[in-house]
Amino acid sequence: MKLFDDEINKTMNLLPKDGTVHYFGKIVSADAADRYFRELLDTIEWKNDEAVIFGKKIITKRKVAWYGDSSFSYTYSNTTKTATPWTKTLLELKEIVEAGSGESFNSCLLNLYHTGDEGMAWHSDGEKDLKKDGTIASVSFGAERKFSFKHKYSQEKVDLVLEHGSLLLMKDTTQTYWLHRLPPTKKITESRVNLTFRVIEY
Ligand SMILES: O=C(O)CCC(=O)C(=O)O
Ligand SMILES: [Fe+2]
Repeated sequence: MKLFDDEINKTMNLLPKDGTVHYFGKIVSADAADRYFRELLDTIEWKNDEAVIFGKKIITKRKVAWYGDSSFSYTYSNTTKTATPWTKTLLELKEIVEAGSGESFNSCLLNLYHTGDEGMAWHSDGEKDLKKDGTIASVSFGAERKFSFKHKYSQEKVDLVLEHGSLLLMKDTTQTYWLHRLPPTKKITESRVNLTFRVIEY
């Protein structure tokens, strides 16, 4: 799409090296963002996440859901999950994100953070089922939260704020060289939903 091609050129790379991150800011109107946020809270099959950390099974406070093209399974945090077929709302968002990024996605991981107490620790999304150096498109609704990148070797840091109804793209070698996290914060009491559209190879 021409409009978005111009847009991506105007959006500079936030990383100084070894990867590409574009932050588009708000990509839908405030009304649409409010509607999507409500629809996602109401219609997604939210479940507490199970992860295996140092061989121990833990249950996170944060809720997750995993949607995709067909009911393929995907390994994430050492547990295997099965994707639920797309909902109407998710398909609408997938179309918007595909137009914005010029890429297509076959799955989406959703996270629900009830308050600022919930976050996500430093990690990169390089699990074996993910397409290597595939773009990840991250859409946020609800509370604005800080999001940080840290280079795996030089420790350089880049911070930004993910706004209600915004789009962030993580491209090419970003997952190989950079970690990212959603830091917990006492300052935020409102909930936030994040969607990461991904390409799974199966
Ligand atoms: O909530 C976010 O903004 C990030 C989520 C994330 O990094 C992930 O799901 O891998
Ligand atoms: Fe991630």
